[in-house]
Amino acid sequence: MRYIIIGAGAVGGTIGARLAGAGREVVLVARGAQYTALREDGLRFRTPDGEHTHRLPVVDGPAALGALRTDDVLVLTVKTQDSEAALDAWGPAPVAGGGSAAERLPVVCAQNGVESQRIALRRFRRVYGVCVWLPCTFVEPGVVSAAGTPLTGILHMGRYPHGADETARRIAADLEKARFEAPVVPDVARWQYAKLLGNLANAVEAVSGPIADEVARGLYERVRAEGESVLRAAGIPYASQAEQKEARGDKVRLEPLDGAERGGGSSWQSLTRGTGTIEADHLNGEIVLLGRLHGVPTPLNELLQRLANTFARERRAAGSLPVAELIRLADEADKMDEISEAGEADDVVSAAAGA
Ligand SMILES: CC(C)(CO)C(=O)C(=O)O
Repeated sequence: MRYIIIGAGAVGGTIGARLAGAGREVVLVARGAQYTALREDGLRFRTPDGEHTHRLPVVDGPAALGALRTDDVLVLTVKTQDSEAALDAWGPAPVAGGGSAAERLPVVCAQNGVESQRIALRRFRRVYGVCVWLPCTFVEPGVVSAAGTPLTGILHMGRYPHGADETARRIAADLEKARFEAPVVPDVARWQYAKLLGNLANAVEAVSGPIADEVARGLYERVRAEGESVLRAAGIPYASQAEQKEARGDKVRLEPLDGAERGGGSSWQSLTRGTGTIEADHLNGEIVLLGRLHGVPTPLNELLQRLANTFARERRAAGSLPVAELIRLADEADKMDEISEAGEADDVVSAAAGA
């Protein structure tokens, strides 16, 4: 199989480098400064064992490859807000022997949340999900670091939303050779919703910095509890924290990497790079959407969604709202929602998001 990694950033670069290191055929897809750096200097991949440079084919879209091969696997690792454009570009690409990528090739969404899988299911016949637990960082164009050792990360995978087939098993076998643990699960959506609850912390990190103490952790627990009530009301199953903990064990140990320490998760990194967009609409925003559909108030997730978006749009520094101030705003939004259904919580959230 040839792996076409659509979005060679932190996650895509790490998966691509590890698969290439295990002798698998890999094509990287990138844009802008990342495309130029990867083509000129290769992918510089930093790990606790040192830096390795992988010189791999790099393209900016399907036209550069001509007809795709029948053994191609599209691995989608862009941020969720970029999934639609990426799949619109790759879905119609012709495959040798006839038909399009959307009809004939598997697409593997190795991303946070569940929205990319839905976007993919509208276009592709065969969609797979990966629950990505992979501590990695986009350091600068052409340079990606992954701190996990001896395993790089844990990638539960399966047909989305459920099903374990031969393609999933073959991809997982390649990932296992590439220093990941990649269990094929019959219910990958259940794992991805569990991960979504964890990723509700991404906006807290983006706005007020990595969660470093009990006070910040307490706020995250409230945000998570809101998310759990919504999933329960929507009848959506998710793996428990105990199950997740057991699956991870201490298999992925984190060791600091010189000069490339991981400040925060992916949303924190998006703000730090000043990309102007953030994944919050598909993480906290997924909870807000489901809350509205199922009649569950979600003032805390709405506050975080809107604050994170404001920070991204206005290119505010990651972590610049003190956590005490974020908690004050959360308390206010929470209280307003309890005492009024007439939009006072909305006013608090709007005022706070503009703060
Ligand atoms: C769990 C973690 C932190 C890394 O895989 C993540 O999902 C993110 O940074 O978005």
